[in-house]
Amino acid sequence: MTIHRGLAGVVVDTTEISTVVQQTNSLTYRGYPVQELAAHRSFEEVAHLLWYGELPDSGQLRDFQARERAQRPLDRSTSELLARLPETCHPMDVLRTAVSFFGAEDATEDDGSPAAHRAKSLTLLAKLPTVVAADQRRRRGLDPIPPDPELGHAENFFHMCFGGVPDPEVVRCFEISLVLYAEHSFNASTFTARVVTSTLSDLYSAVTAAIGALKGPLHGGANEAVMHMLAEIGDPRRAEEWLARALADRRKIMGFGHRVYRHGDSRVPIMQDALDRLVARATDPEATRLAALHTALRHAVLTHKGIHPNLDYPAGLAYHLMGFDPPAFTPIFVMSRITGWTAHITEQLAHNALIRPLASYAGPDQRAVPTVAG
Ligand SMILES: CC(=O)SCCNC(=O)CCNC(=O)[C@H](O)C(C)(C)COP(=O)(O)OP(=O)(O)OC[C@H]1O[C@@H](n2cnc3c(N)ncnc32)[C@H](O)[C@@H]1OP(=O)(O)O
Ligand SMILES: O=C([O-])CC(=O)C(=O)O
Repeated sequence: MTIHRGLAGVVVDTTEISTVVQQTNSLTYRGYPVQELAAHRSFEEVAHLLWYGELPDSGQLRDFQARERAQRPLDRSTSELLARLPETCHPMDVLRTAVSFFGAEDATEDDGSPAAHRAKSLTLLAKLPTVVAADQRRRRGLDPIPPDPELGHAENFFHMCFGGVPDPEVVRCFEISLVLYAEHSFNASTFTARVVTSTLSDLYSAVTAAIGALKGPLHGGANEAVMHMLAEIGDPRRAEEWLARALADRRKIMGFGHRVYRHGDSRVPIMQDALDRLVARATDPEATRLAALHTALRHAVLTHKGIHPNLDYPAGLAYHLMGFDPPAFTPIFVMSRITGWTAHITEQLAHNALIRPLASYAGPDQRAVPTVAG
């Protein structure tokens, strides 16, 4: 029996949603290169593509946007629940709890059809940013700002976080990050969602579990961890020395390495370009210092360990420069990946097979239970 720890290299099913080809460093969503989608399409159009298999025409996009904008507000019971959660819990715990609560509250029939799933998916796409923004404000001691139905998805998120919409170039960089984070085949959180779905459980349970899987620093949690690591290093001149010690201590360098890509993550050049534009327009010298440190560490890791950055590396610093707090970085990833997860939930149900692998037993040989003395 061959053991594949971590399921490395194991092909468990087919998918029509996206493909990651490590040999050519390419990533396509429904056949379209992600580079082209990031350059020319909005996040809402990409969500439609992932869910329906095609980009929307203008009428479909208008309808999609109208439904998304209408569902952004949170009801009173959700706001009250979120206000009661301790501020010591991580924002990913808040998001996980919110999705679980949405599931408990949703009394609409779930007949397992793609139409029912797409309606629930759109509700989550619309409401998750409202939760993330309200939670970031609460931690800063500020009241929530209601969503503005006149604004697009990305603009509205800035409005709810900061009470204003920044320069269009900043909004565009943010939207690019959402497009890049939207989908990545059978990654750990998507696979988690597919495992839960394979038992014929409901969509909210699958998404709640996926959020838990994304939270870990070996997966989505790395974008937040990148900022903590840069803060620990502090100075670009310390990057080499810090790295040598971290590698000697067998630490994982956050934002580097990937299970599938061995020669660099296909999404990094696009996100790095967006990050460079953010750095170029920043007036704060702190931004230049952080960018120099970011570059110094990237060169050091490549030179001394031969490992390339993954998407979390440029995205982490980009979110910092946009003004978001590091604990909100992985929740922003969720706001995007909700599209990929739910596309996979629908696909899993369409050709369902219970996911249940085998294990090679390595415990004690069979033995008799001792009789209880006395
Ligand atoms: C959006 C995303 O989820 S992208 C991933 C985000 N996660 C991170 O950035 C966390 C840091 N990276 C890692 O921990 C890993 O690269 C992973 C988990 C992403 C992928 O790991 P795997 O495919 O399991 O590879 P594995 O961990 O076995 O690494 C292979 C070798 O490269 C080393 N390596 C890989 N990534 C790193 C890293 N970031 N820092 C230091 N060493 C690394 C490993 O130590 C191992 O070396 P060894 O053979 O000498 O022991
Ligand atoms: O594919 C993976 O293993 C992790 C990743 O990059 C993602 O989920 O975007």
